[in-house]
Amino acid sequence: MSQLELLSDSRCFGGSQRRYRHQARELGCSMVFGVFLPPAALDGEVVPALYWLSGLTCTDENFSQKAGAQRRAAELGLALVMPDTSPRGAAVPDDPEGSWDFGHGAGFYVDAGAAPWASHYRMHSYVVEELPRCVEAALPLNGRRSISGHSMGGHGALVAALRHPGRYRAVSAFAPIASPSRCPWGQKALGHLLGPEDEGWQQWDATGLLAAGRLAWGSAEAGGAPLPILVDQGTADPFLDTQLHPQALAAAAAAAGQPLTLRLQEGYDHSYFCIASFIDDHLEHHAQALLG
Ligand SMILES: N[C@@H](CCC(=O)N[C@@H](CS)C(=O)NCC(=O)O)C(=O)O
Repeated sequence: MSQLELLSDSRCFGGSQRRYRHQARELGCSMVFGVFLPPAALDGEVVPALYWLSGLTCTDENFSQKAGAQRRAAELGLALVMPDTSPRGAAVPDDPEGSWDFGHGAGFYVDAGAAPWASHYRMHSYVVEELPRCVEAALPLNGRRSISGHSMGGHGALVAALRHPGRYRAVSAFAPIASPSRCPWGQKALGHLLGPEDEGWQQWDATGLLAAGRLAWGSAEAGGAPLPILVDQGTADPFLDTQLHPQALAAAAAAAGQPLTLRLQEGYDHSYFCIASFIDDHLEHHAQALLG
């Protein structure tokens, strides 16, 4: 178990907004992540945690600084865990073209199988297994988890819930890359991380997983039914038609019997202004399952 090094701790809505650094075994580098602990966790209670996965170009700080999630999370008694978006450091290979849509800041939350990426780019196992193990051992968390995210992080959250039945009590996404195998961002990233397109890509594609009959199952303790998925998508998002494909996700969910609510938010774009506008609905969606 790696040690957590506390980098900062700021009082926020009666709770505590922190940054930690630790050595991530899955990624072979040191990683910084954010945690918000609600007041209840500072008063001796153990609380559930919502894991938030950010999008392309983000660090652990975009969500903590721009979404405004802490106020409602404090009231509900939810912790927020906010990892970075890729492995980092001079030893970690980056996009050979030096662009922002792959590599550092854009790890795509998969476990890479192809050289030279495979030894560091294991963000899926990091987010699903190593990070929860570390934070739940060190902080007042009760092991109840849910997952959400934005864009690349929305893809990561959906895939995590679909691939790990029983691990999460709720799942949601903002403007997810809902079918990476059919969009330029995803094709570039999966091509590097997994190799040429084949069956394997569909294991990392939320729409492909649903089409193969994989549902986002809840925990046996919580009744074991498929989790209702909440998706918000702005209609003025410049990436909607080329990169995101939420309708394909909704169609695959309907065909598979996976409950999914796709809310098209008129006039909203791809930014954190959209996330800030609807984050309270997502926090309540998660709290209902985590606290019930
Ligand atoms: N090149 C733009 C486009 C990438 C983009 O829109 N990233 C989204 C996620 S896919 C984001 O969250 N950007 C950071 C922010 O808005 O704080 C950027 O650098 O932000």
